[in-house]
Amino acid sequence: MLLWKVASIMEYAPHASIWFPPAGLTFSAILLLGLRAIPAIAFCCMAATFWEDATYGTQLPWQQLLETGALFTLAHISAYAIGASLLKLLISRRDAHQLPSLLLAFTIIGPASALLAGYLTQTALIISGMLPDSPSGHQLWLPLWVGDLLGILVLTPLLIGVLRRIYPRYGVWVSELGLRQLPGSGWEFLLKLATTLLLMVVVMLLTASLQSKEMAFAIFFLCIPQMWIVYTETPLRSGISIALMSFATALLVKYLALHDDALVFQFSISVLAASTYFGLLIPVLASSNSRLREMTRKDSLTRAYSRQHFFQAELEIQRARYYQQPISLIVFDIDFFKQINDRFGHTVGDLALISLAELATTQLRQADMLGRFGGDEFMLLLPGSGQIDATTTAERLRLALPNLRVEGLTSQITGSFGVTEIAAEDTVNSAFEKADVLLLEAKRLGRNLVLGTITATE
Ligand SMILES: Nc1nc2c(ncn2[C@@H]2O[C@H](COP(=O)(O)OP(=O)(O)OP(=O)(O)O)[C@@H](O)[C@H]2O)c(=O)[nH]1
Repeated sequence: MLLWKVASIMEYAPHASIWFPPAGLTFSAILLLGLRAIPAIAFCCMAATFWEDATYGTQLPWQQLLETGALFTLAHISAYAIGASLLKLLISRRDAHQLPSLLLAFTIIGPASALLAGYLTQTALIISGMLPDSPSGHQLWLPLWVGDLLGILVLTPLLIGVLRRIYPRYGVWVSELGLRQLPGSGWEFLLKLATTLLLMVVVMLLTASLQSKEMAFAIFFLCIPQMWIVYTETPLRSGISIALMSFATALLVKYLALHDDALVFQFSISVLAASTYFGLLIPVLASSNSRLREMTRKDSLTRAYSRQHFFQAELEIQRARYYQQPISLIVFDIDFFKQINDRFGHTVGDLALISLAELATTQLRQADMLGRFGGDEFMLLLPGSGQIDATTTAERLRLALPNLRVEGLTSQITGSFGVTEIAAEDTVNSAFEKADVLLLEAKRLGRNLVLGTITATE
């Protein structure tokens, strides 16, 4: 009810507020809580109608007020129920990677719902006799729309956050929209906020004192301090800043009598709100891109490098050649791994692969690279190791394998290894083929074997 009161103080056309926060509340409440939010909103709409009657002193009979209230309630709720339900449907069909398109959907559906609400409210007021059925009455949709638009664009994200705290059971999908949290000093934020508000007050005072319509457009410069806040503060603080700006604009329009320029201020704050949300998305997209990069770089089960990434290690070979250092490749896999899967199940098989990768990692130096070719086959690239060193590393690994402890596995693991020193004319691919031939040969010779140019056996 407080939001309705705030809105009614800021009217600049009959029944139309400069800024209509209840629109944001209705939209976010239906978006988050669904139809169960409607009784409380309907109560507020009815109460607001009686309030308006008292404000305008129209003293309509209570039956007519009830009818007006019912029509207004229907107009307000149906427009936002359609918009919020449509947006919720889109959200349920997409995931967090599509945040930009969801945000775009919000910036289209929100204003479209506000437009519908403005038009339906105007119709309701005309039908009930609160507005004249004349050209002036039929033009009210514009101020009604812009006031609602500002309420929706500015307040919906912030109110969803507030409602989520009050009703944590609802709107679990909102966490999908989780934006980054930056630690920041409160004083710094207050300084940025004060600078932004000061700039706004200066522009609006100049607009009023110079009586200059053009001056009002300087309000768009607010995007500079607002983007400063967006890129350096938390999303919550950016939301608070845009809400305060919106509130301050509405107050200043009213008290500096800037009603003729209200549309410029309303549109500029709406544009700022939309830019704020897109600005907040940038770090989310950057972190999601780096997550995706990491997913293609590493094998999700064993955290070894993926085959694609491993085969791009030509640079390592070139570097070794440049410094005239040896570089070697070991290709290895578990013996009779299929039987482990068949006897103990795939979960135990997975655990064996994870433990093998962990064991191999403990044998690595910083420059070494472990990759998973696929299945139970792994590769180790050892810059700085020649054939003898690499064979020794493989042998150490082979001897450590039977001691590997894997939960649920009661038999010992053994492995076979092919080792090759990478020659000057080799690529990772051709070296892999050589080591793989040696690995197959080790299998053929009975497994649990390291085979290289220099053969080492138990
Ligand atoms: N648990 C598990 N099994 C996998 C995975 N990827 C492949 N496999 C299984 O690994 C087995 C690989 O078997 P092979 O390499 O053909 O043969 P092997 O039983 O190891 O026999 P040798 O290599 O000749 O000693 C197959 O049964 C695959 O289904 C995985 O990610 N997890």
